[in-house]
Amino acid sequence: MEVPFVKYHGAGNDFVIIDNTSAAYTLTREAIAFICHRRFGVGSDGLMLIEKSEEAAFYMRYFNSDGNESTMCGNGGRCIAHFAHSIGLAGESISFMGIDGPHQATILAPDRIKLKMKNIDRVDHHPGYYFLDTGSPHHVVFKDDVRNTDVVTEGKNIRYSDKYPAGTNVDFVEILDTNRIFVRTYERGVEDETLSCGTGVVAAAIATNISGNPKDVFIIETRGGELEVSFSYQKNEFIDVYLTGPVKFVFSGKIVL
Ligand SMILES: N[C@H](CCC[C@H](N)C(=O)O)C(=O)O
Repeated sequence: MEVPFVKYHGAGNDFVIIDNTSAAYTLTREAIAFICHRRFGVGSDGLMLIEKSEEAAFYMRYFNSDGNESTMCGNGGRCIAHFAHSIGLAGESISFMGIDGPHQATILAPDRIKLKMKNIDRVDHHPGYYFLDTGSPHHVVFKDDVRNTDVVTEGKNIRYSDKYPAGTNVDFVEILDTNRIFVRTYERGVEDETLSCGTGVVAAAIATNISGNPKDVFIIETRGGELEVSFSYQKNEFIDVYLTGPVKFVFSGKIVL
């Protein structure tokens, strides 16, 4: 079976996207892991299926590169919105459903997308870290020198700790200025550091706000590029949470399964 796909990245977090609105393809976990494999397949951090939705232009189904379906992907949401617009599934404002509810995306420029994320009504502050769910679970640690942090070793230990039976993503955050941070992320389901993580930088920005930097717009430097997170805080809830940044269509192709 030949399956057409497009390859995108959003600030270096890369994805294979397949238009499955016709429900023509049923992909096994093994097939998805093969497609995402950096040597044997196309290679990506994750894979998304565009599926029919009764409630919005489409449904975004997200899989990590281990082949397992997972929770919301912020950078993936920005890329899938760009692709959906390019194939005429939506206009300049794109509404879609994700596993964590409805999302709206806006095309700010041909390669720049702004995505509305879920509201966040709970942030757990523990000694030495924060835990919050921004569409995916995130354990957020502040450090003085993130560039020289062993993200994979430290991230893996936290991700597989008994604290998180379902696992978690782990974000290492260095405050550069009152509204500028540097973030590196170990991603669950990729089981490695990714060059950026959308739900991760949202978690990092909110934790930075709570930890004494009461800004509501943050510029986040990542190894894959610069992202922006903005939000408001009302009645004990972070609302109007937006993730903005670059998207890039890299190539299209067909993979033989
Ligand atoms: N690995 C994450 C999902 C993708 C998150 C990340 N790629 C993003 O941009 O939000 C998890 O399984 O919780």
